[in-house]
Amino acid sequence: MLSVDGLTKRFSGLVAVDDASLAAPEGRITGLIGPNGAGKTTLFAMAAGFLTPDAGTVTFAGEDVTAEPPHLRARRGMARTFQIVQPFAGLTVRENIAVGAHLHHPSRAEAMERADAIGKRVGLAKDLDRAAAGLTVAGRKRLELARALATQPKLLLLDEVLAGLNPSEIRDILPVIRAIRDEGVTILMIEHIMQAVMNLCEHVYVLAQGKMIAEGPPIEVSRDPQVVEAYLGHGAAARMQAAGGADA
Ligand SMILES: Nc1ncnc2c1ncn2[C@@H]1O[C@H](COP(=O)(O)OP(=O)(O)OP(=O)(O)O)[C@@H](O)[C@H]1O
Repeated sequence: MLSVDGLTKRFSGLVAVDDASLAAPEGRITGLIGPNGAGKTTLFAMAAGFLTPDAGTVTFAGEDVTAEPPHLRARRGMARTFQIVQPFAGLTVRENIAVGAHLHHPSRAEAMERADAIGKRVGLAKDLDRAAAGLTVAGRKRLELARALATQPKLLLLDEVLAGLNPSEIRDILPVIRAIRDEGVTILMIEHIMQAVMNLCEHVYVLAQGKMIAEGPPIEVSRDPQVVEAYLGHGAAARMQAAGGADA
């Protein structure tokens, strides 16, 4: 569904992403992990068209979209969530979701109807008439998912949707993400919570200092000495091993 090949992005002297390639196959949940500052968000921004790469290509559904702006990629069926969730504060939850639905449903009534259906899908049925600003962190994460889903994506780029949630909130949202995949949406997710990566992803890529250093099933990647090395000092290697031993 998505492949990025040889992507490079420099910010003045710093090479944030260095000749990185990955593929997110149709109907799968693919993970992108790596220590803080590895370049994950920069890679996502290039995939979605918010940043122009210095080198490399982005291919979506068989078409080279490297030079296309984000709104045209959205029309093709690419949606992303953002690390910092910023709902339109003056609007209700339903209206917030409807903003995404307007991409394919120009009529307000249709967009609102669609927003209702998607709100229910992500577990926000009871909150649809509430002010979005009053949602809890977990509610905002669901809203972020709903707003992206409202654009009827073929590919969903999730940037740390689980960050800031407690373990029981994470447990509750994992089936929502799986259900989205089961309905045919391809997912590429940046995630720091290793338990979730182990649970959700069939395949993960590991970025460290801008370079793709490993890829494979999460359990294998977590045992890769290069990956453990990249995470040393971040405490994540131990967490990955622990998560690998847990019940999926
Ligand atoms: N607009 C920018 N201008 C200059 N440097 C930037 C810019 N955006 C990112 N960087 C730098 O590029 C590197 C990669 O950042 P990026 O946010 O992509 O990493 P990340 O893997 O997403 O990190 P995190 O897990 O902390 O979100 C970092 O060193 C960061 O400081």
